[in-house]
Amino acid sequence: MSLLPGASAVVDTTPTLPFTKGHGTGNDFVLIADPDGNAHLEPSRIAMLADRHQGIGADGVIRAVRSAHLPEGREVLAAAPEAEWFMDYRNGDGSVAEMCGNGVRVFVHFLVEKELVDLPVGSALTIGTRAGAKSVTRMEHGYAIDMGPWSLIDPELAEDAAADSMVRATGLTDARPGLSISMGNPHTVVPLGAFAELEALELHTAPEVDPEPPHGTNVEFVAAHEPLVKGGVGRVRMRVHERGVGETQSCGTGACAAAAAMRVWAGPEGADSWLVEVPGGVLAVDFVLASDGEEHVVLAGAAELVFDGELRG
Ligand SMILES: N[C@@H](CCC[C@H](N)C(=O)O)C(=O)O
Repeated sequence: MSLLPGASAVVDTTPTLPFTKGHGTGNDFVLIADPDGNAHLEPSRIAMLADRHQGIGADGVIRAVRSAHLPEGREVLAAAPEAEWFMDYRNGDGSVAEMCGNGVRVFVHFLVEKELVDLPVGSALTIGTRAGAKSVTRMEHGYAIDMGPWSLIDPELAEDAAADSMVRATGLTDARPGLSISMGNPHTVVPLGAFAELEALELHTAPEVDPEPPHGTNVEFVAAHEPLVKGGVGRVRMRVHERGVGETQSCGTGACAAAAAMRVWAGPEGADSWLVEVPGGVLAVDFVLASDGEEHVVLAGAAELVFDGELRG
């Protein structure tokens, strides 16, 4: 580089933040390694990172931090001392969410690829999340997470477990019944009669849920492929409007909630294994009897890292 006479070289001292961009079935994340918990990620900074025009662009931001370095992580360590790493997940608007099913797979893949953990195919890693410790198994193609049990958010309101709220969304001519389910984070699942109804939905604005769960909710609209058979694999198509984000191409906890709701509505004939088709791909959801005697939800799907970068400023 040639300099004008008298000009001196300017040293660029702008601080940079290394990041990785990744996604799970199109639900995309900015991942930041912060092993010792030194990064300052205020909500406004998170929102800037997630901004698709002025930042990197993502549905959420995930900080990989050792559990010992944040209070929620230390709580997890008390029950699961092996959970060295904590997934500190934030929605794109900067809000904190308890859990992110797609995020967990991408987070563990990030730990593997950055050599922060050693996880051969077929083995499992326990990580910390705000919804407790989760065991994640590395598969040949992707990861399977033991998400633990699901629950109705308001069993009294759900009465016969069919519905607990009415949901309005642009593109639907009338309000539809919804069932609210917790996967650690809140979801309201709304069954539709046909794929055409699913396609007609406009999810630029948040659906109105009445009554809404106390901490807001993610809303999943679902349409089933075919009659459900016990012992067979149920197939359902889903679109989602995420709390703190907007419409996303996929939601892992949403897929689990959708399968749980479909199973409730199907009664004893409901399948134990589900394929949930989302705009960004397909997720597998299984209901298994775990060693603690409870039914657990297992979520499996792909995890991809797309590129590394450095953010200036
Ligand atoms: N996309 C995630 C869920 C992320 C959190 C959600 N928006 C919330 O606020 O609860 C997933 O894959 O589960």
